[in-house]
Amino acid sequence: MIAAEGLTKKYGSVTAVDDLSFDVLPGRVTGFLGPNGAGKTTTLRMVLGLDAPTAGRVTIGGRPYGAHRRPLFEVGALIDAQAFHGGRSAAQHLLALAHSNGIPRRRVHEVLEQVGLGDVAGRRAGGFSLGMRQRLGIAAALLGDPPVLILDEPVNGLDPEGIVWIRTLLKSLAAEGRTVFVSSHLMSEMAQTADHLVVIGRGRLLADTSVEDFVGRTSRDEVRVVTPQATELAGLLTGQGAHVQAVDGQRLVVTGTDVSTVGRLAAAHRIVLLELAAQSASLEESFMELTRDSADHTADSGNVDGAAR
Ligand SMILES: Nc1ncnc2c1ncn2[C@@H]1O[C@H](COP(=O)(O)OP(=O)(O)OP(=O)(O)O)[C@@H](O)[C@H]1O
Repeated sequence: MIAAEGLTKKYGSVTAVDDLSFDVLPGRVTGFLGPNGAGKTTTLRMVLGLDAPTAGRVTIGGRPYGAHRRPLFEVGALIDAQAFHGGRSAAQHLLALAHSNGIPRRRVHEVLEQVGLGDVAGRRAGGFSLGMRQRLGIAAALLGDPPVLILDEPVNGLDPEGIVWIRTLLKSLAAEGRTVFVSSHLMSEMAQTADHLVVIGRGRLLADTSVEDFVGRTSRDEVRVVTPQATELAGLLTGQGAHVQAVDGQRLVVTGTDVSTVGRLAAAHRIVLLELAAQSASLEESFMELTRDSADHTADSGNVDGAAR
């Protein structure tokens, strides 16, 4: 398990990570989501002891990363897919890593097969495509057979087949009981891969929730209505607790109700409807709305209770 408590990182006047607390539990894939610049990489670097927090703490299996005697057996990480010597072959790169960490040689062959690089093991890694580099980085993360995996945007550079492959891999690693923490800025991708989500915006926690609840909580179903009696219908809907936004003289966008309720209410009051349609926000839209709210919130008041949403 990974546990962050009040984790904060400031770079001069920039607060990249702001009082972040969350737990990442074993046996499931946890997606770490946020728009570009939200502070994901900074957080992961602190989890891995690559950056020191300005305040707060983060532990893996109860200890800070640096306190683990054999970290590669505890935590596998992919942070920067370019972090290898380009002149070495894929196998040489992994052998060097295995050797310096007391990992048996046979693991090199095993992980290369596992990530689909078995056939190119002898090729110079410097000539690899971005997708192949990502696979090599994942192979390195798996080398010590660790119970905890931390991957920063592993989908970057992968083709559609690679994306399906990594999705399956992450799920199978979680099903084996491992802790899998994977960052992304794509809600749609995480919705298909993760069981749980930690969402941040501007370094602050916005949501710590199951994917199911996130979708249910944030998807805002709208009803669009066109009627010549817009004022009358708006009054009736508001009276029933719905939220009504008038777009123009005849058009309304209604939330907090559903299409059949609007239709029945209109019929009961002999209101003519020219159009009546349900429209649900896509997952990506819900995510953008959640993170946009955090930006507005920051601009408005500058306090930190965004996590309450
Ligand atoms: N070394 C640094 N010095 C100064 N500012 C930094 C440094 N590293 C990150 N930042 C700033 O901290 C904020 C968070 O950056 P971070 O890279 O963690 O975000 P991210 O969510 O990983 O975004 P991306 O998906 O674009 O990588 C940004 O405003 C960034 O400019």
